[in-house]
Amino acid sequence: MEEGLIIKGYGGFYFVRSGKETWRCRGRGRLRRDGSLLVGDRVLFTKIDSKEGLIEAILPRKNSIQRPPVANVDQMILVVSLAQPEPDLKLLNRTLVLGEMEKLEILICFNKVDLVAREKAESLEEIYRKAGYRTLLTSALEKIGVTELYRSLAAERRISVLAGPSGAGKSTLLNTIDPGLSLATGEISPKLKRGRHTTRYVQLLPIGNGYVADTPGFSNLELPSIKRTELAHYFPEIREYAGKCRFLDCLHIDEPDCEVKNALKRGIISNIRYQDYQRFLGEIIDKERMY
Ligand SMILES: Nc1nc2c(ncn2[C@@H]2O[C@H](COP(=O)(O)OP(=O)(O)OP(=O)(O)O)[C@@H](O)[C@H]2O)c(=O)[nH]1
Ligand SMILES: [Zn+2]
Repeated sequence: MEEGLIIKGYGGFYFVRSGKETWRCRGRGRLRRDGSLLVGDRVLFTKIDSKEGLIEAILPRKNSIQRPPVANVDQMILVVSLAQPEPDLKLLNRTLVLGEMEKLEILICFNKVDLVAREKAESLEEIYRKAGYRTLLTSALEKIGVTELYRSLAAERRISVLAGPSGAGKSTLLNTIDPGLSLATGEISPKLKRGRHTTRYVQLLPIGNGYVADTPGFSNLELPSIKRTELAHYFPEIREYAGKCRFLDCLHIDEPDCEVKNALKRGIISNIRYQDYQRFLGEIIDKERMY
């Protein structure tokens, strides 16, 4: 048996990559069942001939995410455009919470840096750097920051998911990194004010020695049900101070001797991030009341 990686699922077939070649496979037995195999799964398969094969077993999964459905994800790269469309920080902060919950490494890519003043780009980047995230300023058009992006995608066996709003430039960035991919990119439709995404199924694209899934853009996300005291864990900069508050169950709203509020007052925690922490906390509390 050979070891391989499922890079695409389509029409009941799974496309398994091993070395530099790909086999079109079916799952054996219960692996035939819909949903038992995911893109990103590492599998053992037998070759029937030079093109077809049969998947015999899945190797243990490190994790799996739902949107897009991919297993063994190492890294989430969030692409946000600095203009056209304007950055939606609420959506970014929300997506970051989800990435934190999945324990993914996160890289935030502020794209279209060619469209804005350097200071605007850098002040936004600063907010997220201070929060503890790796960030990158890029322009797919002027090829700024793309070498760094390539490096972070190309590491051996690394699986990355490229996420972010429609029109942020995800496909254009990937095409700039590897013109051979020729992914369809959408001009922003003036009527819908958003880009078009023509990819209909998830697939992993090889970049250097790693793989990346380009995913359709999204415009809203619901936070999964978590306890109100848990939310702070998913804001790295709040998590850092939360343990030092007077009360163990401090929600960092108006409790006395709250170290999070102190860090906010001293400007260590940014207002933009804290306001969204408050907003999400409100949503979680509203949800709890519904049950
Ligand atoms: N000025 C400028 N325009 C860019 C840049 N990157 C992408 N664009 C443009 O932004 C538009 C949307 O780019 P896409 O790559 O299709 O965006 P996407 O994130 O893949 O969007 P969806 O497929 O809808 O999720 C296209 O018209 C691109 O030419 C950039 O760095 N600078
Ligand atoms: Zn507190």
